Amino acid sequence: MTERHQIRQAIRHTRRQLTQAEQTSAAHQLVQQVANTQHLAQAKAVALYLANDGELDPLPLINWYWAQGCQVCLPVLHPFCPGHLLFLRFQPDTPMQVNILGILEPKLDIRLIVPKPQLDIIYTPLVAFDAQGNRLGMGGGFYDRTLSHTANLGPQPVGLAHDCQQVTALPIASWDVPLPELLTPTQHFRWR
Ligand SMILES: Nc1nc2c(c(=O)[nH]1)N(C=O)[C@@H](CNc1ccc(C(=O)N[C@@H](CCC(=O)O)C(=O)O)cc1)CN2
Ligand SMILES: Nc1ncnc2c1ncn2[C@@H]1O[C@H](COP(=O)(O)OP(=O)(O)OP(=O)(O)O)[C@@H](O)[C@H]1O
Repeated sequence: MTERHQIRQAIRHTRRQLTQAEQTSAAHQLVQQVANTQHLAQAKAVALYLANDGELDPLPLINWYWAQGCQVCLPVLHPFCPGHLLFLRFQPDTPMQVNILGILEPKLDIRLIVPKPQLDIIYTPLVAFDAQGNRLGMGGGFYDRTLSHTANLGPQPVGLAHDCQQVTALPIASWDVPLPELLTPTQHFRWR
């Protein structure tokens, strides 16, 4: 069993132990963090995600962005490019389906695809992060591929995580894309 696998299992277990009250409070703290951070609050188009497996729940943040008139997108598994994501416009009435990984996503409709360069921010889910901004995800490499072309141009990645997802140091793989910025309910990290 690799170290990455062990960290993934341990942190996934820890975040699933958070109570509903803790999750709700964390989700609302996240909205306050974004509302108080000018470059995040002013975004015109953002990608978020729907919480799975004890993740920090972005739903209150999605509602807040909608109220600001910001376009919100969600990741959709690419139908014929395995390991890749598309970002689709998400609105309250968007038809949804459960994907093969068990996560709710917008039903694929090419009219709703938002090209990555049109996004200001890609809020990025993760399993663990360290003090240098390295991230470990669920293991599909989806966000590593999505973020591999964003250095210096295009959308700004911002990691989202509970405080309990921080580890001292992650083992790094060659394809890992370190995050420039990350929000927890109580902290705002900016590394680069
Ligand atoms: N909320 C959310 N959406 C996301 C991601 C994420 O991390 N969080 N992803 C970030 O990359 C992509 C999906 N990545 C995933 C990779 C692996 C597993 C996984 O192993 N899930 C199950 C098994 C699922 C099944 O076969 O039924 C598991 O819990 O073991 C799930 C999602 C796109 N959407
Ligand atoms: N930019 C890339 N190009 C091609 N393959 C990649 C790329 N990034 C990751 N991979 C492959 O994806 C697989 C999973 O990578 P990894 O375990 O780092 O995913 P993760 O960061 O945990 O997951 P995710 O990014 O989906 O949250 C690895 O086998 C890796 O070879």
